[in-house]
Amino acid sequence: MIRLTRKVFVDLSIWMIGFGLLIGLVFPFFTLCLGIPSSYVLTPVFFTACIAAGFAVGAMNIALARSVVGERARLLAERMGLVASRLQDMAQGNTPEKCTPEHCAIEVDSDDEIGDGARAFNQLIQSLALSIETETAVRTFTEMLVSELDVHQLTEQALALLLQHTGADGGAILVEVEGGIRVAASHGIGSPHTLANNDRVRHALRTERRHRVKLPEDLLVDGMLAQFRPREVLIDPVQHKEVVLGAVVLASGQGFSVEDRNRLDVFERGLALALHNAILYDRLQTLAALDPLTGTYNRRFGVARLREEFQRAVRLNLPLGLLMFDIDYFKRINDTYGHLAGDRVLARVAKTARSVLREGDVLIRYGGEEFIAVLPAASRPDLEYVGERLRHMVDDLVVVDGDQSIRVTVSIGATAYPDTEVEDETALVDRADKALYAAKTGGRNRLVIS
Ligand SMILES: Nc1nc2c(ncn2[C@@H]2O[C@H](COP(=O)(O)OP(=O)(O)OP(=O)(O)O)[C@@H](O)[C@H]2O)c(=O)[nH]1
Repeated sequence: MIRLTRKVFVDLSIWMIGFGLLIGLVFPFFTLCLGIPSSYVLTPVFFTACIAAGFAVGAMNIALARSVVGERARLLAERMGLVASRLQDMAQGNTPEKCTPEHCAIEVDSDDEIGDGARAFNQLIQSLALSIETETAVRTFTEMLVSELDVHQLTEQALALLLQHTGADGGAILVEVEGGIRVAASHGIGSPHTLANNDRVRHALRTERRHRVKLPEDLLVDGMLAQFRPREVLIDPVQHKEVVLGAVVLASGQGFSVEDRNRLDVFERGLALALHNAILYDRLQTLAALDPLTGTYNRRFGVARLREEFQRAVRLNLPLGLLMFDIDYFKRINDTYGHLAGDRVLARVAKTARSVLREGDVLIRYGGEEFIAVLPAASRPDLEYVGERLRHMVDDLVVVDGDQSIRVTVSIGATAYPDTEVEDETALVDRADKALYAAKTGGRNRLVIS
């Protein structure tokens, strides 16, 4: 370590006072050269006076140096102390108070060594402010990433933070889904959906490398008053363990600084892992909710969805239709064609039912060969139409298994809230079950609405 400060003012005092005493000592001889008689000069009184004057000048110099240099050194020390205490705060995990150049810097008004020292200190403050800002941003970003498992929420929040900390004016996060790419979050980009088919985005994804575009012609950013062409766009593939999960697109009217790009690199590493986890979680959730053979909701998740829909219908005072259907004589199908053929029939019947239902309807495998379709906003006439259509379509269905052609029919029991006054969804299912029983006992391949 360099020894910079050891006894600075003590050394200075020794040198200044010593030099003053020396001058005081040689001054009488100097006056001899000027022609002053030695009887005046070479006397103890004159010597004493000169040495005293030399001492006084040395002492005054040291006092002046202390007040001029010492004062500035004290100011520097004070500012350093302030920075140190804020760093300590940070180390203890407290939110650091601002130590921006306005708060902690020193005014530089000279070009000497003190000025150089102050300038260097200010640069230090600037670097420190930048690294504190980055550290805070990374911390906020990481906290958000670890607490969010929903792909939509995650990408929305990640994009907001990316925009905030990279100075971008607009951007989007794209995610790969089943071989395609879709916009999961976007902000401030004109027509974000076009990004999914944008050649540059595809290029970045294919080459798995950052793509920088200056003044792109095919991208506009929403400004305060009008859309404008950004000066620079960054397209970064988001990768986890060499698998591309999607891309981050950021557009800036000013262009991105080196710090912005470095910060983006740090953020994207965290984002890749979090996105990977969220996608896995999403798949697990889907797997846990779906029946593997038919792709419909399994009973557990299906009933929960039915409960939600029932509560919504009550709250919004809307009808809710329920179709419960069951394959007729399914045991015979298994016995005649085998269990695998039976499975195939089940899957085809479920597929047929899905084709009859609208988006937003919920199809549940309720038991072995028994299904429930929940139809939000459907009343009795709708149930009659959909139920009959389903019955006819299954009746027309031919399932080919090797050289066998298998045909089946379904019996359907239906009911609708609020025509059927029930307290809860369980009572609604009960009513549909009774109607299904009536359809079975009434000869099968029929619809009974209760
Ligand atoms: N292949 C196959 N069969 C199943 C599955 N789940 C249940 N089953 C069969 O479905 C059949 C249901 O038979 P039953 O409840 O007697 O009713 P059914 O023969 O359809 O007669 P009805 O309902 O009265 O018309 C049973 O033989 C079950 O083994 C499945 O996942 N795959």
